[in-house]
Amino acid sequence: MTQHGADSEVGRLQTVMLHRPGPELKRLTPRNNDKLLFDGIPWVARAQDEHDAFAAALRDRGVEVLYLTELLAETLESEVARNHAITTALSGLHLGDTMRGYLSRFLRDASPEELTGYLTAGIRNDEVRGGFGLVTSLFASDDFLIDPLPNLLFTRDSSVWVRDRVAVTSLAMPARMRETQLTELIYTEHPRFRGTRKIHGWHHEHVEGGDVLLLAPGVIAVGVGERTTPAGVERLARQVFHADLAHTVLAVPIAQERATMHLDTVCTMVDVDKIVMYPNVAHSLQAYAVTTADGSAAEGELVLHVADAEPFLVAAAKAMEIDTLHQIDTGLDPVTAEREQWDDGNNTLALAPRVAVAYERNDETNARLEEAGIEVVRIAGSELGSGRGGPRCMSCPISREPLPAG
Ligand SMILES: NC(=[NH2+])NCCC[C@H](N)C(=O)O
Repeated sequence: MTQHGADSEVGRLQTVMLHRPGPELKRLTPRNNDKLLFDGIPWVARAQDEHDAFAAALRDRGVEVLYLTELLAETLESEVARNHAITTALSGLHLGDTMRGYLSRFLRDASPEELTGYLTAGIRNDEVRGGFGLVTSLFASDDFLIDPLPNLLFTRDSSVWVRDRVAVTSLAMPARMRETQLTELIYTEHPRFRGTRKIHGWHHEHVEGGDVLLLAPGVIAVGVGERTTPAGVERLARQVFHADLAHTVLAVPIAQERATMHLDTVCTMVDVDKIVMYPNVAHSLQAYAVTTADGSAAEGELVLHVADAEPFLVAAAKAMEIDTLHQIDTGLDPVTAEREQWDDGNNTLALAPRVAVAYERNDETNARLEEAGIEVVRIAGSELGSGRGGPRCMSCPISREPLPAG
């Protein structure tokens, strides 16, 4: 087993998991895009080109790029993994025994690559050649028997590494819940990851990776809003304290709306002590510091201490034991700020301290980042962005170099 893990947002990025958009995006129509959490119908070939350029920019900087579907297909070489994947994918109560039986036989005959395709792009009612019965008769021809997963593109959300453990998350929106069955399978059964210790899991309270920011070794900020619940943060805090992965968890309330669905849509770290933040919330963002006096108690028995809310930057600097967490003040007028926030201007992916990948379209935010001494690696995102996610959302760091001490 290779050693993996990350203890910050900015340590030099070594290995990342991406998902190259594929046939699952071709499932989007004007009738289902809202439910599937896309704001438009992307031009798939162009989205792939943009994504390839993103991956190339990472490789140019020495980052090893792993693709989720390749890992999944390799995982599905194992009989145990196949059976598990098929059973969980067919567990939905909408199927009925006739269709479930048919699909289960059909999927068992598929190659690992084909099965990967079915698990990610789904299966539509008009695509099956058997299992006919009440379900096939009463479902519309374009209803899905297995739902497509267009949001796999946002690998950030379905798992997050905290030091040497991986947290399989629990996604809140029905359209995304199945994604974590796949990440769990990869981390459990893929030879590269076998033996990795896991925390959390899709059967637990909701926590999404886009809400989890590793501010510094031992300090984790977790957004609480449309996706991650207060109980989700509590569960995560218990686990990271118990496993000695962190000493402070900052619970950060964010507005429960689409524009700010995750904490990383509002702010991301670009240096060990610098954060780029949506100016319209900068003055109001608060944090509740959660700590425990005795990490050795059983997970469920840990007594958590929840401090009073403080301004986010103040609470963060205290926990990080630095004088100031500098907010890169983009100084934008509220309307420009709102437009660039919507287009994921604050959603940057740090490749190392002071080097960050950002969407090229956010001219103003990028200019301010550069004035603050950050090297901005610009990528195109006209099609990728229609799913409402930027470079950070589209990447799951699997290994980052630890930060030098002190
Ligand atoms: N970490 C993030 N900000 N991820 C963005 C996810 C976007 C995706 N369409 C969703 O609504 O879930």
